[in-house]
Amino acid sequence: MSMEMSDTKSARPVTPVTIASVRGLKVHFQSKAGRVHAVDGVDFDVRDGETLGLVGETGCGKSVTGRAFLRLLPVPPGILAGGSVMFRPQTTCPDCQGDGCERCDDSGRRPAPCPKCRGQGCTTCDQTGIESLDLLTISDARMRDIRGDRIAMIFQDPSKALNPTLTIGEQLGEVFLQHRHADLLAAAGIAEDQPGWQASALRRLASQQDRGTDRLLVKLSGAMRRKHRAIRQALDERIAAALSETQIPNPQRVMQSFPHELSGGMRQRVMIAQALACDPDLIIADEPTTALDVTVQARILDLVRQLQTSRGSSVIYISHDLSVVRHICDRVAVMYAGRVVEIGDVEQLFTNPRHPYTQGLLAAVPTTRTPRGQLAAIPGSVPELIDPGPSCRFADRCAKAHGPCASHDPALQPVSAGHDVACFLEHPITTASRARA
Ligand SMILES: Nc1ncnc2c1ncn2[C@@H]1O[C@H](COP(=O)(O)OP(=O)(O)OP(=O)(O)O)[C@@H](O)[C@H]1O
Ligand code: NI
Repeated sequence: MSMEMSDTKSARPVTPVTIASVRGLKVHFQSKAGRVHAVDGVDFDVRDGETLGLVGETGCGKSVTGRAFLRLLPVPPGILAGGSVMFRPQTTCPDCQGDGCERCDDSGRRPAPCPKCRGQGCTTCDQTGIESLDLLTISDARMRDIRGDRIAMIFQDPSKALNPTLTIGEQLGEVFLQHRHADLLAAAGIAEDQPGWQASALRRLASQQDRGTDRLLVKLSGAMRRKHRAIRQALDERIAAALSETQIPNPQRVMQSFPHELSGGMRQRVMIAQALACDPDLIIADEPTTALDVTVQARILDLVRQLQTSRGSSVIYISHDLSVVRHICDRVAVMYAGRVVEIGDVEQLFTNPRHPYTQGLLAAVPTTRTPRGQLAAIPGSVPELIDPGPSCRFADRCAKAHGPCASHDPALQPVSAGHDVACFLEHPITTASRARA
């Protein structure tokens, strides 16, 4: 697929290629009171290279949606109640080996070919020739390969993502040992197909010095010691490079530190370094700066944006903060009570919001009393998500609710190119929405 595009910007143009498609996603939670429909029929696409904002009031299902991509949900009480999350992994462009060429839009990457037909087109890939995986149904082993390698997550609270008992170097090293096995073996001059060099053996050899087992090291033969040093050096170089990329000063010292020895902002940078270490295709950032003070927040946001544009990765950015979303996102999906109610380009959505809920969100100016990280209030409260009935979920709070809103469930439909809204004011009731109700 070659596109004639004048590329004057340093950033790669956002192409309409979709890297992920969420369709009819439902995640419910079993509680004593009944089944909570936390995410209840969510649809959206993530385009290659874009930052998609996911906004909405607390409890509307943003985090659950983000976590579904990596199956990081507690099951039970969670139930994957339906839908799919299709993901198209990317691979180094075979034409330019990653340098950037016309065939890959200068990204250095192309969608991975369907493993069954090797790109020729078959029934498995719907004749597209492109590999497409349903993240909800692939094996656990495949998910482990993808997690941290092709899709990574950045959380609000780094202390939950970092292991307090390991040094920063040890935990970042683990990412490379897991996902860059072949690369490390090559650095140590060990042929990948040589028997006995499974991940566990490599890990043992790499970590020998870390555990302070100098006696053991003495027992290694000269050749093994050389291999150990080569692997250690390759690992340390990669760890230091990953830390430097997130502008961590003195990576050599930080590598030796434990998480508690670093400041909150520094821990957040380490978590970002860990998430980006393997150059993922998709980064899911769940309120990555809410816990930090404002100046640190701004710096971290700039950093994420900068790394995202230079690598051309796609980002799902979950946030309460509409001003940040407007600043860093290309498109925005507004969620309400487990559904996407409006999605569109960021300017379209901010200048011409069509759903009454989006209009309310934008009109509700935060006051000094609004706790940081929360949206200013819209009158009324989010409906009970236990066995919701067939109505628009916003109807009880909507000043414009009319006839069908109380008895029918509106579907997400286009109002203009690239701008979809689920509201009967925009789409008078149709057989399609009636069928869903
Ligand atoms: N582990 C869980 N057990 C039971 N219910 C849960 C669990 N996690 C989430 N939920 C339910 O899912 C709903 C959506 O939660 P989610 O964390 O996705 O909201 P959110 O939009 O990310 O909110 P916030 O902005 O506060 O982070 C919650 O209201 C809650 O009812
Ligand atoms: Ni959340």
